[in-house]
Amino acid sequence: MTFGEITMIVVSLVGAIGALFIASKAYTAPYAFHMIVFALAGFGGVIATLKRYKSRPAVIPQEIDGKPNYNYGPIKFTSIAAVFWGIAGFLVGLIIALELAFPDLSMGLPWLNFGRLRPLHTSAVIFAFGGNVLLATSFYAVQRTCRARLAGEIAPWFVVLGYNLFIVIAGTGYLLGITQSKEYAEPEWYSDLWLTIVWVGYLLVFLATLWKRKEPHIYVANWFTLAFIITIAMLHLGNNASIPVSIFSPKSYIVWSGVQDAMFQWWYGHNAVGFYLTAAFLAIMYYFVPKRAERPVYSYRLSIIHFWALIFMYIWAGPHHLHYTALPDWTQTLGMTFSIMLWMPSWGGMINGLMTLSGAWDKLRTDPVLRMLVVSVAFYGMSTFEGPLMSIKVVNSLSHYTDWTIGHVHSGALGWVGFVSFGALYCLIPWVFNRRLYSLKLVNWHFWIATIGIVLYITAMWVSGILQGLMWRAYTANGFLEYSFIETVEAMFPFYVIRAAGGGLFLIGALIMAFNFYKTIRSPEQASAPEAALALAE
Ligand code: HEM
Ligand code: HEM
Ligand SMILES: [Cu+2]
Repeated sequence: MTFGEITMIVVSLVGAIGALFIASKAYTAPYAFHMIVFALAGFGGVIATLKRYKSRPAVIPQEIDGKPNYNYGPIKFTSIAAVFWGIAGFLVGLIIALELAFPDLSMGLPWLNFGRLRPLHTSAVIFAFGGNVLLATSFYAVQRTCRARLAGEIAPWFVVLGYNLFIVIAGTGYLLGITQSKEYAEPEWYSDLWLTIVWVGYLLVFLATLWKRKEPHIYVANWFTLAFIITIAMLHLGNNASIPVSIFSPKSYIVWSGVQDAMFQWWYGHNAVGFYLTAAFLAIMYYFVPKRAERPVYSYRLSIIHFWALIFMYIWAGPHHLHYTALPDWTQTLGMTFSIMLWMPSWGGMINGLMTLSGAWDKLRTDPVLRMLVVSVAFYGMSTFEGPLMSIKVVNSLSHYTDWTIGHVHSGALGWVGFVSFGALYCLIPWVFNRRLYSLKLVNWHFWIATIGIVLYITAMWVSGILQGLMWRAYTANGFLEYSFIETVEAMFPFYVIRAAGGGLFLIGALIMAFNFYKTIRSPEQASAPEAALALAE
């Protein structure tokens, strides 16, 4: 047995027994349930490791015929998990969109309550869908650009399965009412601890693979991924610094208080956007756009400037979430200033992505996957223009608390994160399963249906957001508020229906994609080499 296998078995066993002990003394039933899930996962880990030990070859070669023996198993798992969680997350998004238009939809059931389903949606799309896409693409790109097999045999599986266990614990927790009420950091202390362990594993696997590299240069996509892993670790520890009431209780209290807590929260929240939804997905752009277009990155020098400028500036911009609050005025102005400056590196990156197509623009006509990737970069440019605009204090005084923010979020989330992920998956799944993509026609359908969905979503939110903001601040000649709150809610109704229709189209697109992948993976036809899958698809 290898060191990794022995460690995995011992740690899983000890963890499982510990979790059972806590479950037996847990203060609440949902917490006991979670501990039982942990225990089952631990026993499952022991069994899976033993099974693998019995069936694996004595030594797993690092190279075959002088070529790296790439490890695609964890990538296959996470790319399928991404499709699954994506559909689940979009579906919950659609349900809460409908609940905002038709509030009776929750039927008085606590677990269908908007307040519980909303964090389920945000976590499912960001952490479950986005996270699995990032694990899959980063593990693929790091191996290919380093020309080395992923470091460790058990470790990468621990990372991908452990991460998905975290998702299950977090998601079921929301439905059962467990939350520490910090947006995008809702899971309680014990899930946070588990994620910390998994995340350190991710960092170690990534670093060790870089260490093993045969290629002298570290390609820029890996820089973005590394910045993402390290910064998320830092944010996670800072914003989850909480003290549990007891080891037998899911409840904890955060160590920060008052406005410091708010600042920590939005330092976290903003940089989750900056490093999770941006830097990490930029790593996808820098690997998959050149690959798909078969062109080198437009300017490698610009990509390095893009990297340093982006990571230096993002980290200061959090206060734009706290305009006109108890946060000191100078801090708000600082956050606003850095947000405006952020426009430049963001557009530098967008230009670099788009211009990579110079000389290959004709491919946009024939390859809908490339079109999806390029449109995602255009949406990236759009939302990073809108963001700096909204960070200006006077603009924010209108936009804050309104649907304009929701529109901004989803132009980034659906247009940029969604499309760049779909584009990457359309490349990646045929490559790692060694199959030809079943149908490019269906990709085209996915592209157009989802694009119309996004346009409906964000235009509805722009109109309703600005209407909402203007109605809230409208005064009569006598200085009274012109509209009661309920009148502003009523005015939103048509826009909420349009938004739900847009979300429905986006979901249909994703279902088409899932069908396409199902047919791709099930087809007996093999592409002769991973690269051939790309050539054939064109
Ligand atoms: C079918 C697609 C989707 C639909 C119908 C949808 C719908 C919604 C709805 C109704 C809300 C709550 C808005 C409110 O409280 O007023 C929301 C919030 C949110 N969604 Fe989505 N969503 C979808 C896809 C996505 C995707 C793909 C992502 C990210 C990758 C995402 C990220 C978020 C975030 C971050 C929020 C919280 C925004 C905030 O607090 O300002 N959504 N979504
Ligand atoms: C230069 C880049 C960007 C800047 C300066 C920026 C700025 C802003 C501002 C000012 C807000 C509104 C805060 C408020 O009034 O509450 C906001 C909200 C938000 N933005 Fe951006 N944005 C940028 C890019 C993006 C991108 C690319 C995404 C998604 C991929 C994104 C996701 C979000 C989310 C999820 C929120 C809502 C947070 C919440 O209240 O829950 N942003 N952003
Ligand atoms: Cu922000």
